[in-house]
Amino acid sequence: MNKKIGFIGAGSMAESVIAGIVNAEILPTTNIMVTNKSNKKRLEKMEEDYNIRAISDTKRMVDACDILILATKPHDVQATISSIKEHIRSEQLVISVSAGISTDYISSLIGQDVSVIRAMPNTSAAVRQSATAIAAGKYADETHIKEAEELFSTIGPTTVVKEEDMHTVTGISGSGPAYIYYLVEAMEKAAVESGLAEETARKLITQTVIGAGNMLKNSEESAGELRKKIMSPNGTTQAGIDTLKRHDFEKIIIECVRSARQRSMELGERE
Ligand SMILES: NC(=O)C1=CN([C@@H]2O[C@H](COP(=O)(O)OP(=O)(O)OC[C@H]3O[C@@H](n4cnc5c(N)ncnc54)[C@H](OP(=O)(O)O)[C@@H]3O)[C@@H](O)[C@H]2O)C=CC1
Ligand SMILES: O=C(O)[C@@H]1CCC=N1
Repeated sequence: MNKKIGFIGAGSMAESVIAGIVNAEILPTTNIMVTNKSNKKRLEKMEEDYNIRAISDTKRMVDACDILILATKPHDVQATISSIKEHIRSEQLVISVSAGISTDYISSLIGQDVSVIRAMPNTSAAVRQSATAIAAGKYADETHIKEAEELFSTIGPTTVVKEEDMHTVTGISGSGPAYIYYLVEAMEKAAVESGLAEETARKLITQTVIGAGNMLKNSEESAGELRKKIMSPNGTTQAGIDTLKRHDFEKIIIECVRSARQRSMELGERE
């Protein structure tokens, strides 16, 4: 790729994506630029860590880029776009990773027929294992989708979805890593409470998550079938799963994903 990419926002999501792109070496690191609102120290650190260009003047960065990645919090999108809209050019591609915010809203804030793509990566981008969903806005065509896929495929597999599905996607794969980490935290706590060394617990649980993930990816079998293979009748797994069932695990997880989806919809409602 021979484009200049500018990140508007230098938070954890921007950093995860930048780390992935830098590691993939698909373009010179000097083609990657980053700006934020006011935290100069953060910009300096990112420049130092990734050898990218930190630019404190957001408008100047917008002028210098082909692709803009909008990575501010949803409630900052309006102010951010207002401050740069005069500098956005029709040939640029704007990619937003902001949860809940629609491409129509972004287009209306920009006030021109600029191509807008919405993407939902997750923080596993930092190790190039993000699950990223991509949806096209009304001014984006197949070329823009391909461009976004090329960019985000450097941080893990991409999936093109309909924009209306983005709220659900956010509830499963955008927020999903946090659910897994929460599960791991609880398993570590249980292991340590039973006397296992923290380091040992962490090593075993981490590999268990990686192994289960690889099984899900590589096996023909469904999650349910894989689970049943581990559950010997009246064995240890059965005892554990029965406890989860008694405490309505499935219902809780469904509620969890629904709440995240609902929150994504609410974030979009400020439009
Ligand atoms: N964290 C995650 O796992 C995921 C997050 N997302 C989405 O990514 C977006 C960013 O999230 P996250 O990285 O966690 O947020 P952070 O709060 O960590 O970062 C937000 C960044 O936006 C900058 N910013 C705010 N206003 C402006 C402005 N007017 N001009 C330029 N920069 C501005 C902030 O600058 P300063 O620090 O100077 O104020 C900061 O660098 C969110 O919309 C979120 O929905 C999507 C997928 C996953
Ligand atoms: O919690 C959030 O709002 C963001 C969006 C997806 C993951 N984190």
